[in-house]
Formats: sequence, C-alpha cells, structure tokens
Amino acid sequence: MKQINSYIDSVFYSQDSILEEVLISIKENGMRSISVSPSTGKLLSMLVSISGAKNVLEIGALGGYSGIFLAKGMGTEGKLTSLELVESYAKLAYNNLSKAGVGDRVSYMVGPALQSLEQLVSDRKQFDFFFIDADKENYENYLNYCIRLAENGALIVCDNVLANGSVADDSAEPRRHTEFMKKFNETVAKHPQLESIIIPIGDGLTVSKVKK
Ligand SMILES: C[S@@+](CC[C@H](N)C(=O)[O-])C[C@H]1O[C@@H](n2cnc3c(N)ncnc32)[C@H](O)[C@@H]1O
Repeated sequence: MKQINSYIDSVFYSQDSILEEVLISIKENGMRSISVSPSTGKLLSMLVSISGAKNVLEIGALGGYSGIFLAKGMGTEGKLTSLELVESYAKLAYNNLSKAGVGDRVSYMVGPALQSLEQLVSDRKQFDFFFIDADKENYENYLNYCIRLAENGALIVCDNVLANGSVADDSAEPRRHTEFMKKFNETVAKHPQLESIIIPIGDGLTVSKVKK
C-alpha cells in the first residue's frame, strides 16, 4: 500500500509550496502529522469539483491541509464548514486556509463534533458533500448525522477506512481502529440509503452517494 501510494503521489501530485508550509506548521505547533496524503487531498478536491458541491462539511480540521483541497474544489461560491475539537487547531487551520487564499470560504465550529452536528441539525442546515476524518470510534455516529444533514445525491467521504491495510490482511499489524473500521465498512456497504465503494488511495476512502 505504501509503495503504491508513493508512486501515485510522485506521478500525479505536483508540489505546492503553501501546502508544504501547512505540513511544516502542523509539526512546528507540536501537532501529529496525520493530515491526508497529497493524492487523497487531490482526489477530495476533484470529487468536490466533479460533483459541483457548494456546501461542504468537514469533520476533523487539524491544521487545514484537507480543508484547503476541499475549499479549492468548491470554487469561489462554495462554503466549507469545518468541525474541530481543539480551538488552537481550528485557529491554525483558519490561518493556513487564509494563506492559501480560501479563508473567506471557511467557518469553524469548535468543540466535540457530535455537539456541533446536533446544532447543525437543529439549525436545519443541509450539505452536499461531507468529509469525515476525526475520532474513528464515532465514525458510525458521524455517518448517521451526515445522512440526516445531506441533500439527496450528496457525497459522504470517510478517511482511514483501510486502517493501513489491516482490515483486509490478517497478517498486517492491527491498528487501534482496525475492528471499528471493519464494522464501519460493512455498515456503509449495506446501508439502505447509501451507494458506496472504497477507493484504496492514502489510507483508504469510502465514497458514498446518499439516496433520500
Ligand atoms: C486526522 S486529523 C484530521 C486531518 C485533516 N482532515 C487533514 O487531513 O488535514 C483528526 C482531527 O479530528 C479532531 N478530532 C478528534 N476528535 C474529535 C471530536 N470528538 N470532535 C471534533 N474533532 C475531533 C482532532 O483534533 C484532529 O484535528
């Protein structure tokens, strides 16, 4: 998986100095280097632009790396709402999106994502694209909220669903979230309101289309 991802990154991803600076800022601020891979970011941007999404919800901002790809994919009329537990992370993400020229397209909701999602439901918000990339234990809860907040035909994309290959390979070192992800992938695959597939890029993405 690592070799294939390095190959895809090397052939299909062109270096971007602002995105490189974002990754450096994350390290300098003592945060974990757990942003999506460059090619995952490129794919997110392409999925947003191909689907024509204009109202994107991200769960898990970290330093704004994936947020920049999502915001760029939407174009100038788009709006990104990003949920992040840690206030200082949301501030860094906002600074980084501003440096990338897309700060005017994003707003952050700070606190546990489940609370922010409940708020969005009671405010009757709707979105046409979702990116889930926060605490794995809550993926199923996040998925259910995203379906409630989705317009018909919206896309829901979730990261880390292959858990470094361990969901498919019993000889691979299990991750803390391997069992969660196995169960989550089965839930997604069988969900009556979703049409879904896994794309094995980065750490694996489920891509689901919502039927309402
Ligand atoms: C893998 S990182 C996100 C990486 C980001 N999507 C990117 O690729 O640039 C996960 C983020 O989720 C946040 N997070 C974890 N638990 C959360 C929760 N309960 N509510 C909101 N955010 C949470 C973490 O603080 C962290 O910033």
